[in-house]
Amino acid sequence: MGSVVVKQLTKNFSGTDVLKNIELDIQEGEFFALLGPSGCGKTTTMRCIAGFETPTSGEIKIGEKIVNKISPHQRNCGMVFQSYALFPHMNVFDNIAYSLNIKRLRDSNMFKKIGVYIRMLNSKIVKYPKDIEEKVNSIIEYVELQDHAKKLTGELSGGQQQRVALARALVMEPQVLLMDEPLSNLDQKLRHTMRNTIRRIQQELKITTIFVTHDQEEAMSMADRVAVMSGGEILQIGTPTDLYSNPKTPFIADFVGTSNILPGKVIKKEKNLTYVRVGDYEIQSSMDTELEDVQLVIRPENLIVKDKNESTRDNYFEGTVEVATYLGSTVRYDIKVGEHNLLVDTVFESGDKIFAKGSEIKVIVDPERVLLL
Ligand SMILES: Nc1ncnc2c1ncn2[C@@H]1O[C@H](COP(=O)(O)OP(=O)(O)OP(=O)(O)O)[C@@H](O)[C@H]1O
Repeated sequence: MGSVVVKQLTKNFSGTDVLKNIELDIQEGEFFALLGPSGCGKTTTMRCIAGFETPTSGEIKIGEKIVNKISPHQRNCGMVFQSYALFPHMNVFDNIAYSLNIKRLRDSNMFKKIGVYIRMLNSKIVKYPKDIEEKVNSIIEYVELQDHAKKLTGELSGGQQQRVALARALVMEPQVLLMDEPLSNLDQKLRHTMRNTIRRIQQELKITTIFVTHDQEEAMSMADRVAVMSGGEILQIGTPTDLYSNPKTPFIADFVGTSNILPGKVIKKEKNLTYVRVGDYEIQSSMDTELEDVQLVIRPENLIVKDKNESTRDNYFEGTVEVATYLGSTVRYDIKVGEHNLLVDTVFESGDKIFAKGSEIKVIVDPERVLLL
């Protein structure tokens, strides 16, 4: 297994900088996600690491080796793509064995090469060397495809095909596993199952994994650390909990989970509190800031809804319920507050009151839970 260190990586396509000074320091055995909207440069970063794209500048190190001048197959990265990229005319076993056979061909002397060629050309009657056969069979069991080994890949479900692709990458014992949106072609239920399968395998094998996705839930639920990208740059790297509770910018707060983001102006600071004017309201935050114009960022679960006539201390908005959605254990409110809308998630227990559409309410804000960005 190898660590992956990327220093000052840039990539320019036809005069446009699509990667700008990317810095990554991925630990051995880590599950690392590159998360960002379409076109932000995730795939290009991964392709530079794999060697399919030449960086315009910068350094890429896998393990102890700087790999900039090393060809893709010598970098020993396993790749899994959204499109599976399997050979449709080969069965599951042959798909998985193929790269091992190619490697054997590369590594072997001329006499053995001819033998491997013949085996490959006659793939229907192929008899693999014993060690390859054993290795492929054990990985087939590992991804639970033993009942499908002789099937053509077209006869498999999307999830099964993706497990073939995963097995094909793993059988090569790569230093690093690179996965580019591997779950995007699967339906929601299968996606959840495959998330668990990939995470289990990654943890058991402790294989350094870089996982590209635009789906924040996927990144947050699977990765040890996540790099949020936008416009060819890395905006923030952190554990899922770091990113959720301490997003550095409103973009990240919005992209990672759901946030209420309201523009405000700092009016004073007193007793460790910052007072911010938001429309008709003065809201306190325990966060200090050097800025005057700020965005208040508040997660929906950090707001409390009360009846308008209930007495409360300062630090609340007044509003009208536009939508109340009962979700079993929670209720999500969409509340009109002046020209803004606030989302509030409240825990629901039997007997609790649900404020109906049109109810006039107070939305209580805890200063500790208000970020000023
Ligand atoms: N071979 C290429 N030639 C020119 N421009 C390219 C090439 N490959 C990618 N780009 C551009 O580089 C930018 C980043 O693309 P990239 O595929 O890395 O983004 P991404 O974040 O992976 O997006 P997606 O999630 O849609 O795959 C995009 O603007 C894209 O159009």
